[in-house]
Amino acid sequence: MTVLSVNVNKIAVLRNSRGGSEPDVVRAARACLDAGAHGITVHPRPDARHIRADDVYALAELTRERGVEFNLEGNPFAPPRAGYPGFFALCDAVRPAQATLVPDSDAQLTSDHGFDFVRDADSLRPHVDALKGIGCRVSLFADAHTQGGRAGIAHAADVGADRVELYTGPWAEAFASGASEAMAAQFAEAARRAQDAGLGVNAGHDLSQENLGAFLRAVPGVLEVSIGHALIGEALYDGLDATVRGYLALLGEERG
Ligand SMILES: CC(=O)[C@@H](O)[C@H](O)COP(=O)(O)O
Ligand SMILES: NCC(=O)COP(=O)(O)O
Repeated sequence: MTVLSVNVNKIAVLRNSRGGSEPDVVRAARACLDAGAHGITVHPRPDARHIRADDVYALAELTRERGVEFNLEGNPFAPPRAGYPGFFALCDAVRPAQATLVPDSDAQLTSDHGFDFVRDADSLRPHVDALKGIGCRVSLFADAHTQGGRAGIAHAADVGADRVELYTGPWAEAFASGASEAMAAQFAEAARRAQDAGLGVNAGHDLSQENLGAFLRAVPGVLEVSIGHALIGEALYDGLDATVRGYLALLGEERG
């Protein structure tokens, strides 16, 4: 079964645009869980452009109360700064079920590539070990759309990761252009290589109700999808409850 982890970054974008506390990130996350979402994801960025450390603590409490997965995403190499204690410190404080490491910088509008597991192995390993040492499952953001990404993906296992998260931005673009067949084969190959190396496979970035079904048909065995940008956008029209239920239906899970 593929589980749905809803990324609520975009609720915080809206809140921060005016200061104050509305819309309420925890209330939105609760609504997603009430609709049947299996977990909550956030990607607190060092520049605090959306999710802040206090959101992480509050969402950790909610997910603990509800007994669902909390997935915390971030760059383990980004140094702490005012308002951002660092990725490991956040994980140590809240002990998320899953820590997803993403190699991005402040200058990036959003995450747009995975690790190079061969080049980054020695620097990644101590971070993976430390996160596993505090009980987190560790997933590493990975490219499937490049030859190098597919060729190197099995090395995520050598680094000690439990899973990889396939960066699906290129899939979404290919799907929108109406020419996704070759891309589907590339993602299926990347997933197969990862699974053969003993890694679980997650997927995320720009997945939507439009492109998710085709992705899951093309790529067997995806354990988790984390979805935020499109889902929160769709919820503006249909509401969070109906939108989350729409995703669950695509995952083959009908809820009343
Ligand atoms: C790793 C990943 O693909 C998501 O976390 C994505 O980066 C969302 O982050 P933003 O909401 O900051 O774009
Ligand atoms: N890991 C991907 C994620 O959490 C959400 O990405 P997006 O749906 O906001 O692009």
